[in-house]
Amino acid sequence: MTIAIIGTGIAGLSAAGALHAAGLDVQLFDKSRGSGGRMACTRKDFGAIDIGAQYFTSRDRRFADAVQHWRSLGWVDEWKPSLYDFADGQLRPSQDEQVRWIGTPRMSSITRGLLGDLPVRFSCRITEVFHGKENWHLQSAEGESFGPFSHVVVATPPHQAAPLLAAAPKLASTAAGVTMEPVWAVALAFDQPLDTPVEGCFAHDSAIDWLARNRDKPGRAGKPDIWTLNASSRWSRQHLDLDKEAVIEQLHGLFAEQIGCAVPPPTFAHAHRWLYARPAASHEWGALADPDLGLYVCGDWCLSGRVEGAWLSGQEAARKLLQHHTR
Ligand SMILES: Cc1cc2nc3c(=O)[nH]c(=O)nc-3n(C[C@H](O)[C@H](O)[C@H](O)COP(=O)(O)OP(=O)(O)OC[C@H]3O[C@@H](n4cnc5c(N)ncnc54)[C@H](O)[C@@H]3O)c2cc1C
Ligand SMILES: NC(=O)C1=CC=CN([C@@H]2O[C@H](COP(=O)(O)OP(=O)(O)OC[C@H]3O[C@@H](n4cnc5c(N)ncnc54)[C@H](O)[C@@H]3O)[C@@H](O)[C@H]2O)C1
Repeated sequence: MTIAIIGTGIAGLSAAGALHAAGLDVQLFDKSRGSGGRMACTRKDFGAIDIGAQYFTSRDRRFADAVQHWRSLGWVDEWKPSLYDFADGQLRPSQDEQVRWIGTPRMSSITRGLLGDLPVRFSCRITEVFHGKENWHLQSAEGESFGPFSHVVVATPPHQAAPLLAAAPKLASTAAGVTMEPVWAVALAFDQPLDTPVEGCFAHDSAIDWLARNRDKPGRAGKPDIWTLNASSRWSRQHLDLDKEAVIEQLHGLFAEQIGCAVPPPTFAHAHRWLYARPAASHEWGALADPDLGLYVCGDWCLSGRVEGAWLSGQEAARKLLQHHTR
């Protein structure tokens, strides 16, 4: 019997890969047109821009092993930016020894690689997950029904997970109780490269808490000179309903103050509002489960709001399912 997995972000695909490797059939669903979730890119004529996760670190041995495997497949590469820190109105070099990874040639290369040939339905928003006499069935916003499934893995952000967990009220209320912080992400493109050595910059007590130069990341050389800016969650919350043009204008102005060189008007700009960018706090759930029902939940919010946390959570959901399945 097939296992339904809702969400093709890194958590859902981590679970899917582990279950598939154990010989089980999976069927994935995602409301978006492609995989990646918060590791997604926006595609433009001049190339793809990482509009979600900017890079990731690996601190857990299991994840580090997976990243090395992805590297051998050409899906990721190490990124060694010239790092700066912006604090008290001052821009200062801030190099460190931390190893940072990115997908090549774009962040979504990783989820695309993990998806491989696994069966998936995109542009399919699941609105209902219900248990019939013996099996699970799904209903989509587009009016389609899917099933039967032996198990369901929900791998979405918590507020999208909660309504899908009606069959397990305890899991639903745990998910509903998680606070997620928003982030406005903006990409700015300049025909002439900006005259600065900065390739990545953390900021503290500022409206922009991270900025990075796209063309210095492996696999992304070329014109124009594209920069990605992440507004702090505080600023993003305060400006949640600002229109995109106003967000671009404000963050462009702040970027010009922060980067310490002349910044002309951008030749292209893009803004994306991530309503559920990161959990306000870390948790130690690994993955949530009602094994007797056959319902499992994973995502970064079950551990830490990072790519590594999401991948580990997917592994944990698969482990719990396999443990119960083979009992
Ligand atoms: C702007 C930004 C910058 C970030 N920077 C970093 C960083 O530098 N380093 C780092 O480690 N992490 C970073 N993160 C966090 C990282 O991206 C996430 O922790 C991770 O990608 C979450 O993966 P996930 O699989 O848990 O969830 P998601 O990636 O959100 O995947 C969930 C999927 O479920 C789908 N979905 C939701 N509801 C439904 C439904 N009803 N039916 C069908 N499909 C549904 C969505 O379309 C999505 O594809 C950043 C995030 C953002 C937004
Ligand atoms: N913007 C968003 O929505 C985000 C959601 C979730 C995570 N986000 C950012 O991701 C990175 C990942 O954290 P990490 O894997 O722990 O990476 P890190 O490089 O170790 O950074 C952690 C944190 O430490 C500070 N810092 C690290 N290195 C330096 C340095 N050389 N100089 C100054 N400060 C440094 C900095 O505050 C980093 O944020 C992380 O950035 C999350 O914020 C974004």
